[in-house]
Amino acid sequence: MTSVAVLGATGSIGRSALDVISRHPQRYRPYLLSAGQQVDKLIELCAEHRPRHALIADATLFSALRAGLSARGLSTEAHAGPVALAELMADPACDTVIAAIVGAAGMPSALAAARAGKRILLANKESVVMAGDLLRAALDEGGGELLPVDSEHNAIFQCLPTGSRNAGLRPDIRRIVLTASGGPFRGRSRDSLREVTVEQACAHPNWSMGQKISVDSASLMNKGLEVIEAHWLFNLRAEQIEVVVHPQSIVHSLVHYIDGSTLAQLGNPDMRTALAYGLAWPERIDAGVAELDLVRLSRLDFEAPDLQAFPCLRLAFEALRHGIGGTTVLNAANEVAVSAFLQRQLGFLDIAEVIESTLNAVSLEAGSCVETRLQLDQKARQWAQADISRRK
Ligand SMILES: NC(=O)C1=CN([C@@H]2O[C@H](COP(=O)(O)OP(=O)(O)OC[C@H]3O[C@@H](n4cnc5c(N)ncnc54)[C@H](OP(=O)(O)O)[C@@H]3O)[C@@H](O)[C@H]2O)C=CC1
Ligand SMILES: CC(=O)[C@@H](O)[C@H](O)COP(=O)(O)O
Ligand SMILES: [Mn+2]
Repeated sequence: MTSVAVLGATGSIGRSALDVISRHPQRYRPYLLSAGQQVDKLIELCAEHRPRHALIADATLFSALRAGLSARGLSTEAHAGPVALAELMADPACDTVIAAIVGAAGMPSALAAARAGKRILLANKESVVMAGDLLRAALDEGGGELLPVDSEHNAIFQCLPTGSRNAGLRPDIRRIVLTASGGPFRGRSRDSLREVTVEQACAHPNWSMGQKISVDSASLMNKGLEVIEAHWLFNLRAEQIEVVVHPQSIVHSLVHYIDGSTLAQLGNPDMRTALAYGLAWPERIDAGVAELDLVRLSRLDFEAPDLQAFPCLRLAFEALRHGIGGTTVLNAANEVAVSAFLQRQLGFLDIAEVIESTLNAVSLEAGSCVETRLQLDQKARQWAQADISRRK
């Protein structure tokens, strides 16, 4: 029996993960469910899935969590805050960690799980973008194993020789292609995006996801973050990573080999496939996802991304060339700008402008420990926030 911690259980990935886990009660048991602030939703999930532990990140909600679990007659133990989370990550009773907290907030727990030698199913791409080097070191230190859950990286992993993670160092691989849906604004000019609303930006054509990643998809920053994620997960240089727009989101990504073969992974756009793959690897289990109906699909389209209309993708490639300091600043500025957009304090086009001004203003010196990385993250957030205030 594999004991699974679902970090970010109340989110979109959390929901898909719990669906797959509950399809295989003989194989997987929920060890921990965690949430940021939605304490009532967390209690509901605990009543349904009966984990050993529940954790709320916001420590002011600890009493509400404990009282809610007890009122339901549940034996689930209540916890709160980052220290408790790091301790639970180190518990030998936990085998697998699904890292699905959104944003930089997911970085400490991903590192703790890696140091503790767990199998990590990584959805939280922001932690790789700001700490890919630290995550690699933590995996080496703890003997942990990382399985990519982001659909494109999961596809690349499936197209590589079994268990291979160093695609960039293999002489038989030319490069990889990450597919992008193009988001809800595909085909539009930059100027036409000036007045788009939060609702329009969050209406992804193919995937049902949390608000932050939905806005990232709309700006193509999601693909930029994924380019950086691929760099760290597969040891690839920027020149070895291509982005192609594929509006149907059926081909999840591809690997070009030197003999002219291109391997791709296809499937309906449903994150349960990648989560089931990560949970069971190297075996496969039912994910509840329907088989592709190729005749009904009938066609698959591909086009080049429009970097004029969507400069965030260009900014991500530039940040990657500056190294981990550049990508840490890019990520922090993007999180602040997207949050301001979601609060209707910033226009959609301003997101890229805030990121570019932050990259130009903040020194990109990252250091090589968690503390200096968090300091740089904070510095970038402060600059981005001040820039947003100046624009109001
Ligand atoms: N959704 C998808 O299909 C995909 C998502 N991803 C990545 O997975 C991650 C999660 O995405 P998604 O599920 O869509 O996001 P959601 O917004 O749906 O869920 C986010 C989860 O993180 C929790 N959370 C938020 N802030 C904090 C915090 N400060 N501390 C601890 N927990 C927190 C939330 O808790 P609460 O509900 O209490 O706020 C919630 O459980 C992101 O990094 C995203 O880029 C990658 C590929 C696909
Ligand atoms: C499901 C998933 O992995 C998302 O990251 C998805 O790729 C978003 O779609 P875009 O291709 O529009 O960014
Ligand atoms: Mn993705």
